[in-house]
Amino acid sequence: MTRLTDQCRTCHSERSEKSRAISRMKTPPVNPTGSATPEALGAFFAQCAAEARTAGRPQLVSISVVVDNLDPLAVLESIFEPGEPHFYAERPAQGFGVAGAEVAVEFTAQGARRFADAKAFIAATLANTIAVGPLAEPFAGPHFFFAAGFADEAAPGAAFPSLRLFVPRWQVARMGDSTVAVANVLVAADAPLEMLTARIWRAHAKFGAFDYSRAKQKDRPSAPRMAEEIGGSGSYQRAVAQALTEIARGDYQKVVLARALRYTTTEEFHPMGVLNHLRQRYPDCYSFSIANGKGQSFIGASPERLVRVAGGRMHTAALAGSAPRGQSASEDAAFAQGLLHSEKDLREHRLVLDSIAGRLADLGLQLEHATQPRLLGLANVHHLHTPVSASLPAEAHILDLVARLHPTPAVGGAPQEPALAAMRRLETFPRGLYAGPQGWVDHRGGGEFFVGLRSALIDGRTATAYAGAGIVAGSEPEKEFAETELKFKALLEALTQS
Ligand SMILES: C=C(O[C@@H]1C=C(C(=O)O)C=C[C@H]1O)C(=O)O
Repeated sequence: MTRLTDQCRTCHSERSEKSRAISRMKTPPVNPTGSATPEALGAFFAQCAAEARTAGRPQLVSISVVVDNLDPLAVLESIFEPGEPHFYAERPAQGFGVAGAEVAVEFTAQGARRFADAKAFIAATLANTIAVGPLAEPFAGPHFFFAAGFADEAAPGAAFPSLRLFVPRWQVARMGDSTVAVANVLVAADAPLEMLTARIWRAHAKFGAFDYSRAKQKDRPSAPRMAEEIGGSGSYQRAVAQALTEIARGDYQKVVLARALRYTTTEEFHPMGVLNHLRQRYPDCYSFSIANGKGQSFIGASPERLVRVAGGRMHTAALAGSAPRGQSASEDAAFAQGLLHSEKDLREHRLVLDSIAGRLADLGLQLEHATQPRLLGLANVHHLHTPVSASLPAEAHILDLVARLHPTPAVGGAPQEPALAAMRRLETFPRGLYAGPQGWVDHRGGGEFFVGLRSALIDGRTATAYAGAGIVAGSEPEKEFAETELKFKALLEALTQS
């Protein structure tokens, strides 16, 4: 192996303008796991430590390998440690799943510039990253996993800060037929090289031939359980009625109001069993678990993409307007038809679509979308859905889009300022990660964020579940309450063996 620093210089000078714009990682053309000896890996780490000395700061070393088919959720279940942060997301209908745990690098931010601060942190980290392996494969290279609150300040005592991101020590992801395992490690000038080499070598062997039999499977808790409405029973209908008065007065057009229910059981909730249930029942949704490493996990199955950036394109969507699923085919079709022609739901949906277009207007993108929403049919509910996509300029970064789009009126309201003020006044609990942007950023400035809906915060024997509905002129408090009940029912079925 030639000297890493020489290789870095070579590969930097050979890079095309385009790749220079999107990635500033050091990508030496070596794969220490490809030649598959601990000695080669040890020599590689020694060169990384030398690079840390030259750069005057530790280097994030990211080693990716293509492995045999692995199930990211099963891997997470096998390695699950309540004391370690993790991020898991899977969308079976789109063919991907990713799980990562333990912290190589992390960052927290709050305030109006939280996404801009995260972008700057990622750029600084990538400038001091050495990545090896098949970086063109999906989910290869370092990924930055986010947990972001709805609000840009977290409430005192919240389980998560307003924004937290981390690069996991290990990550396994499946996309279609390809599975990639990534090990990330921070290497300082004085890193204990032998220990590092042994650890990564063991991980390499483990992910190459994974043994699922050591998983400590946990059953989902059963009844008895208690459900407590935060804010007291009847508080939601009163809040909706008040919002309708304010809408009639012309204070704002739409506000999304949510409820929180706290379930208590005699046995502990365990995210893994819940997630297996969610991913099977909601293959079109993002099933997810985000653990804070202090025993609390935010889990759910969200139907809503905030934004995805890949291959020079961005994909977002308007999702608003809901109806129940029917018991029979004809009842179901009647609900679907009613939704597609509901003036109130179409208006509610249009507000979201117009707002997405307005927030992206000054970027000069050519947005592509259908003129009429289509139906998104989930196991428990129908939604109106309009996918939106556009080509992006090469320097576009997903976090710029996240900062502009969040919160869309699908989870906030319109116009934004008076609607968010009403939401804060009328809701009876801090939202935490509920309805916040959750997802990841890759080393090219791409990635994917979904909205943390149909979710619950699991904490020992309690789970606080969240569900909301959009309120516009013509909404009826009892119907909106019924819509949130449908959303809660889906979660409760996943959380417990009910
Ligand atoms: C607010 C939620 O969902 C949002 C509200 C919808 C509606 O009011 O029709 C539909 C989809 C979501 O954008 C939630 O699930 O908690």
